[in-house]
Amino acid sequence: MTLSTFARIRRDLHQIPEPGFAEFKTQRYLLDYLEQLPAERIQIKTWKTGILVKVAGLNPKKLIAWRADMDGLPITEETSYDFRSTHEGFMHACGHDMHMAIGLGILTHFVQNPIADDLLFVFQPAEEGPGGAKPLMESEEFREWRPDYIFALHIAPEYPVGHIATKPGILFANTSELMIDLVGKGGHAAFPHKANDMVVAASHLVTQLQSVISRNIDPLDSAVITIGKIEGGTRQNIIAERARLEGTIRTFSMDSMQRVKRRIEALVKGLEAGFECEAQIDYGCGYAQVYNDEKLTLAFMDWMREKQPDYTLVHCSEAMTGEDFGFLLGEIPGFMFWLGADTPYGLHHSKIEPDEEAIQVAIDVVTSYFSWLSNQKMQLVCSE
Ligand SMILES: CC(=O)N[C@@H](CCC[C@H](N)C(=O)O)C(=O)O
Repeated sequence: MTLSTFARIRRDLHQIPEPGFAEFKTQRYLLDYLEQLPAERIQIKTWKTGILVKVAGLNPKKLIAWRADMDGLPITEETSYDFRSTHEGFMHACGHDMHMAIGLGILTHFVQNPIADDLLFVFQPAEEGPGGAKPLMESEEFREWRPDYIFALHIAPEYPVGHIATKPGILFANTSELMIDLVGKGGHAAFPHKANDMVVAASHLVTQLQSVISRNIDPLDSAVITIGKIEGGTRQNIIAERARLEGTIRTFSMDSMQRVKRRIEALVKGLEAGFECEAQIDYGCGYAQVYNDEKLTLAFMDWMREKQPDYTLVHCSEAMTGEDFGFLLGEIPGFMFWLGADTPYGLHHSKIEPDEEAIQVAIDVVTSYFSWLSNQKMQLVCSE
């Protein structure tokens, strides 16, 4: 089977995953592609390591945007691919290589087959952190081309190819990173009474943190605290003077987010007293919930059922994933959906191998949807 242009592009991008705001090779790759398209229909602007591309419509009344994220994750790849990451310790394990290839596919379609409205394609850096969407929205580059509507997708390992899942209202959670540094007193492993051991303190804290959700959040609400990384100590026979926990908090309301943070702060204060140490909390970056415009999403879901019988529309539940696309949806009507990519390993797993057939599904659905949307009276399909 021959590889489609956009699957090939995805494979090229897969080999060069880069951290947020350091997507230099990725940006260059995308620009090289864009610069070989007919220049008369497109305008290109760069913003940091991101790119904005406007595709001219034939009789524009509105500006409809599509957003794709660009960054990779600090994961050592363990796929069976022969096009594995060439960047040691980095991997596109969240599908952003797929997202960018799909973005280019949709864009290319509309360069060749313009519709009435102008389209904006946003290749956005740093979704995994520290978050590119918010500073992008504040940038002059974006403000000059501020779209009327904005849309995006995320690959979903658990759905078969050809499935599209979404819902009106909240789709993804509010997030906050969570970093806790502990400083005690180091010493010889044989004399624990002369030291304050931060490996023991950190271990207690990890366990205590897990009680916050179960004991302080209404069981009918949902929240998550995950500690994804612990660092501490220097050697097996030295008591650790320092330890650091790194994690994330997820909630469906800002009230719960505040409550979780207050409880974490109380537990950390208790830890300081109990383990005679100093602790510092840093909440890093936080993202707004992804809230899909209700009317637009319902209209899309009806359109999918009626006009895309070859694909399966799933009305899904909300998830505890986070996305800085939430900031864009906070100000601009639109929605996000899950794109089935059928792989046994989940997002952020070193063995994830999304099915590349999903790329063409997304290009087909989004190009048809944008063509349809461009012909609608927007007040009919968009919430106030
Ligand atoms: C879709 C996805 O996986 N997004 C990330 C967003 C991360 C936000 C931030 N770095 C945090 O960990 O809170 C996710 O982990 O859900």
